[in-house]
Amino acid sequence: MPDTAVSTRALVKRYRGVTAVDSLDLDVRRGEIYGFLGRNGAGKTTTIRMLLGLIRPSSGEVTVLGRRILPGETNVFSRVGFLVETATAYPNLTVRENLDIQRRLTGSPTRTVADSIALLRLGPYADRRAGQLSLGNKQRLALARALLHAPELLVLDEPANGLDPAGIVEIRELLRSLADERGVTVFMSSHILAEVAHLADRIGIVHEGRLIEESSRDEFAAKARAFATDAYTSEEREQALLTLDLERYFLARTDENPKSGDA
Ligand SMILES: Nc1ncnc2c1ncn2[C@@H]1O[C@H](COP(=O)(O)OP(=O)(O)OP(=O)(O)O)[C@@H](O)[C@H]1O
Repeated sequence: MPDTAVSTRALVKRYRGVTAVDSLDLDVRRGEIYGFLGRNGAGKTTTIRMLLGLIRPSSGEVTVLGRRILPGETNVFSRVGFLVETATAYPNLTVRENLDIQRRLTGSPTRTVADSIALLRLGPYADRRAGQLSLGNKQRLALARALLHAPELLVLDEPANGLDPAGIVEIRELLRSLADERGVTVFMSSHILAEVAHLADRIGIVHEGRLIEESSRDEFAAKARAFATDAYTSEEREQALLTLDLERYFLARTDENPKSGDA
């Protein structure tokens, strides 16, 4: 079994006058969580769409779980779960019905519907229509669909979209346990630094379609700390800590099952 889950070589996507992805060489190792970090318009979604065979590269190669992604390749995608911006549920069907359709499409056992409802804590909403869910619960449903057939690889475009801080922590813990306990590889894009910093084992920074830097999280943290020591005033450092303190306080104040001693 190759130890690379996703690789791209000299991958390019051009739209009229715009090079959205430019000579991209990526290697995502099996079992790791890879954070693909970039500003708006950096080329994250375009890359993800090429990884999933949704759009055709202008040039270059994509390999997913050992298979070259060529037009018409569909087999490998039965081993991949994905969440992309356009992922939509059937709005007039309930959460459970949406998941049941996914189960049938993927030939998964009946119990997987109940399992994924429990995993994503969708129990209270299981009989609600998907179109009536909050943004965060829509995102949970999209993740439940992505995970239903126990994929080896999860490709997630901005998974924290629409989630509140508690939801972000929950998804972070879920992805961590999928990687650690089930060996699932996660490739996720984000423009939220904190999300990637908390979760990814390795981080690649994409800018104007190019991978400008790639390191382990610890290497990034060391570089960032050294940089920040030079560049920030003590007031700015205090502001940054305030954000962390506020997050902790908010999570404690809104916890439905507070531990004793919590505010
Ligand atoms: N279908 C398209 N036609 C023309 N240009 C496009 C198309 N899709 C993307 N682009 C352009 O390619 C570049 C990369 O876009 P992309 O959506 O991949 O970025 P992104 O990193 O996912 O950004 P965001 O965080 O805003 O979603 C942008 O300049 C965008 O305007």
